[in-house]
Amino acid sequence: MLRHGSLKMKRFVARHAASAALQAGARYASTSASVKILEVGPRDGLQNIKTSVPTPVKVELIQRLAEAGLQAIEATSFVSPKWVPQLADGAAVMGKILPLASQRGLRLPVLTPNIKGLQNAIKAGAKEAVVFASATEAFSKKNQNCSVDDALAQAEQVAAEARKNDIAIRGVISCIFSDPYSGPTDPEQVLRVAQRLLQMGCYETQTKRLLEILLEHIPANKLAGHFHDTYGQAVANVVAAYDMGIRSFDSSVAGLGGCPYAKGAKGNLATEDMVYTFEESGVATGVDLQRLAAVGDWISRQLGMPNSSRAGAALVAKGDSVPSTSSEKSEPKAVANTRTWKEIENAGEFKVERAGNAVKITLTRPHKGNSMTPAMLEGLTSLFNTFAKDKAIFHVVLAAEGKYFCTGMDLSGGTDRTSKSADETSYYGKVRDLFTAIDDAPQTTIALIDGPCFGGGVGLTFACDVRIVSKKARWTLTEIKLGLSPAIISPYLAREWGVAFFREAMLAGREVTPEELQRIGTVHQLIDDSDQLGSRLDDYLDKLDRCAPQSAAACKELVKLAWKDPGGVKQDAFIEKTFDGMMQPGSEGEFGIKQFQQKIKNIDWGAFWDAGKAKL
Ligand SMILES: CC(C)(COP(=O)([O-])OP(=O)([O-])OC[C@H]1O[C@@H](n2cnc3c(N)ncnc32)[C@H](O)[C@@H]1OP(=O)([O-])[O-])[C@@H](O)C(=O)NCCC(=O)NCCSC(=O)C[C@@](C)(O)CC(=O)[O-]
Repeated sequence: MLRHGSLKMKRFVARHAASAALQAGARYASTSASVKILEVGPRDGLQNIKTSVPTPVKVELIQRLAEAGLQAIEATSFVSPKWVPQLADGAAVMGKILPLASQRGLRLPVLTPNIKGLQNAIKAGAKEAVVFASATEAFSKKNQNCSVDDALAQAEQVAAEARKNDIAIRGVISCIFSDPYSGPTDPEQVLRVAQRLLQMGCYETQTKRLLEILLEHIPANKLAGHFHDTYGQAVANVVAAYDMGIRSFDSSVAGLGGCPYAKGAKGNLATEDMVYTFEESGVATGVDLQRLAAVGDWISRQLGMPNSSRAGAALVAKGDSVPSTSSEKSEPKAVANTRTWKEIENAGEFKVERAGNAVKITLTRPHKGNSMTPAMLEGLTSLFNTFAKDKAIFHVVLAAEGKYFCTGMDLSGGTDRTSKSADETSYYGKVRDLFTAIDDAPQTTIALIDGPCFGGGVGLTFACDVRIVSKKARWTLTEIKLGLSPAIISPYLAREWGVAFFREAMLAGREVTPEELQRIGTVHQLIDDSDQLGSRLDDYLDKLDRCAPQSAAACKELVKLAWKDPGGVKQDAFIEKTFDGMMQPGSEGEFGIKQFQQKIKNIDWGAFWDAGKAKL
């Protein structure tokens, strides 16, 4: 299909060179390009990502896209943060990016669904705005909570205000082919809405399909193509639209955003794929494809998501992409700390950060060796219990600041450690509950250890599933030297170290090295350089992102029962229940097997769960 399209386009360019040249002289076309590309990743793409992306990453994305040659980039949206919290920093993004825009003559359209949005956009320095309406009543009601006519009236108000302020306006029509609620769309409706938007002064309207009908009434230079890749037809649609005279297309770097919710669906057409198709067919885009591929790779890593551009991923894999910033040039293998961790809570004795589907808890009581106070125990237990209910959290990392990872139970004078009762109010109850909460976590838990651990601190790292450690890590069960026993933590250590190793280390109260534990397979990565811990963690999390979270929870329970109840009734029952559940409609298993059959590797489990498709 693609090859056919490409050949067809080559012929088209030869026959219609005059039309392409005319297009190049249109309002915003780059001088070197025969087609106009509107990059929608920073707005449409990031809007559809659950986790909010830090402002500096958004700004850097726009900068990198501009460096790759994109002249028109949909920068953000000015919508109520209640609707679209991901883009609540629209003004901040514009503030940072405007100087670059004026230097390079960039177009930065922003979405402004109402007058307030437009006013905020103008205040933020926007020179181009986007309004939208649905071609169908049902979608209009659902999406904008009003009829099509009301939506058009609102768009008209925005357009009039925009004209007064010399702001260019672009009109977007949704559901032009079909509506998820009411079925196929009447083409006359699409035409009516398109004409209304153009009458309002929109310099361009965005459509997909129905071009024949539209072109009978609307000149091609007033239309743009925005195609989704749900059925892998987006590039073919671009080719067909190009053949019909359309010269303006929307796309999103790395295929960000669009419609990730339908099973197996791709989102927006990836800019890299479209640029590849055009350039291979001799149609100039003005975009440096190699540089663009590097941007797609970079943003995918930033977001911890797979790169949905086939051409982009192929160029990166072949090593044909070029670094997209001068700083990256000096470190071509710069994969270190690719995730952006954003602080979401700071409780004083610990803080919590989040990056995609992972959270990281860091103990922040280094002046006291991160020893566990009652407040810290309670706070951590509550966190793990809250995370256990959150299906959007797949991995939990436990890290620590300072010289010691954790020196165990708080031995200071201020803590009452006597166990008058076994409930959660006693110190015993608090320690026990934390270890139970970590052990019961459905997420994959990872201890990131860069210093010595003592007593209960040893237990903390071995209640987790995985350990990534530096050469500074050490474990000492000091209890015996203090006249104590590692009572609460003993089940975890016996399980993870093996009984004989645990017994000797505990009875001797001796220091255990990472090399010893790596030999017995309970330290999973040992890293020479502490500075590399962060990047090794990120790499590991990237791999875990390819693992289904519900499946991970079941795997953990299977291991636990194989330890606690080998050959027993509970183990048998859970094995049967797990096998049965993983084959049911709506399960991760059903989805994963279908993806396999469609030759789709590297399943994006984040998108699967975001979609709320699975009801396990
Ligand atoms: C870690 C070294 C070697 C550092 O040796 P250092 O010379 O004290 O090091 P430092 O100068 O870096 O100082 C660290 C600060 O942290 C404090 N600190 C350090 N650890 C604790 C603690 N646990 N509780 C309260 N405070 C602690 C320590 O007292 C000092 O405070 P400062 O003197 O500056 O005011 C030394 O302080 C030490 O030996 N600490 C005790 C470690 C230990 O034995 N932990 C086991 C606790 S028992 C336990 O966890 C029981 C449990 C939970 O396993 C029971 C069960 O499972 O049922």
